[in-house]
Amino acid sequence: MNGPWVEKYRPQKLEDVVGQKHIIERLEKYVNEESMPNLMFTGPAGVGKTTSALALVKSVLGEYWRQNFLELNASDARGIETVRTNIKEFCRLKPVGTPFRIVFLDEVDNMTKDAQHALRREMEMYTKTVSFILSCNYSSKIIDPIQSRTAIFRFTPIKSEDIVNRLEYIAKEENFEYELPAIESIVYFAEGDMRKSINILQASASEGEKITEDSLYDVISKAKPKDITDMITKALSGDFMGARNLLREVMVLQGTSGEDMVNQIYQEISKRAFEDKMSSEVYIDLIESLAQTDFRIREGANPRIQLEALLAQFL
Ligand SMILES: Nc1ncnc2c1ncn2[C@@H]1O[C@H](COP(=O)(O)OP(=O)(O)OP(=O)(O)O)[C@@H](O)[C@H]1O
Repeated sequence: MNGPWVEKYRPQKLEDVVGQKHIIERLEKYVNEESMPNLMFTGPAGVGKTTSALALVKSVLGEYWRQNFLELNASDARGIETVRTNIKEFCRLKPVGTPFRIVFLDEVDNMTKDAQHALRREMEMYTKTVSFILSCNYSSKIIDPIQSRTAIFRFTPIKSEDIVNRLEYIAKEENFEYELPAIESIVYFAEGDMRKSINILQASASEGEKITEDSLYDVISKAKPKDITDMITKALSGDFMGARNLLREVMVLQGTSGEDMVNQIYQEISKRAFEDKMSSEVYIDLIESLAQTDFRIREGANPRIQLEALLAQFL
């Protein structure tokens, strides 16, 4: 299966990044102008922040990108020492064959405040010769002086149809047949995260010749959305035993965890409320009960007992 598909299918050029259209257009301007300010990419996991940064670096720095590029990712130390040593040493050197060098720092929101202040000093000291691209999930965790020195790009979850198209493309490239409902279920679980979608696709493909709903559920241990829908419908219509049996089946036979059940129940009732199939009074009651169940399960209570008690409150 030759390595992880997430790497094999990581777009190399800005124009190939899926979604994030407005961001890509703005980044392409930097390539045309051959200059760029310090940038900050924020947004959820797996939506193209690192991918866009790498594609941008290659386009802006051209053939000399390797000599002029430093990438530090989550596995590297995140303290002030990293800034004082690795980053400082890199910044001191003159650009080779390009007007400036680029530092890409992933998960900046996990850096200590001290390290962020040290980073800010480096950014100020080398404004002419080094540009920084900082990536994080939450920009609110970044100190103000850094935020005000960067152009901020807010990446969004990838649209379902864009993920479906990408997964279909990958399945075809890899010569795997697939059932469309299986692809749609992957998209449902991945919630806009392209990395997660591709990883689930690859794991399901390892189960056989064809990517089916069964091969998918074998690898992800999640409940089929239809089972959750049926369970909630039964509970709301007063069929407690029917709902409870379905709950047991899903948790015992498919091995779905309590936390996953809570998330999937949340998705289902939110969907009903959003589609006006549930009054806001009922929704508020259910959400309160679900929040308590969620908390108790996280605190270590028995998930099956908690979820049965939750279903009893749906009646
Ligand atoms: N917009 C996208 N278009 C095409 N592929 C994508 C996109 N976003 C993510 N991917 C796929 O997911 C993989 C991981 O994406 P990437 O490293 O860019 O995520 P990220 O947004 O930087 O996430 P994190 O916050 O976890 O670092 C890529 O190698 C690629 O295969």
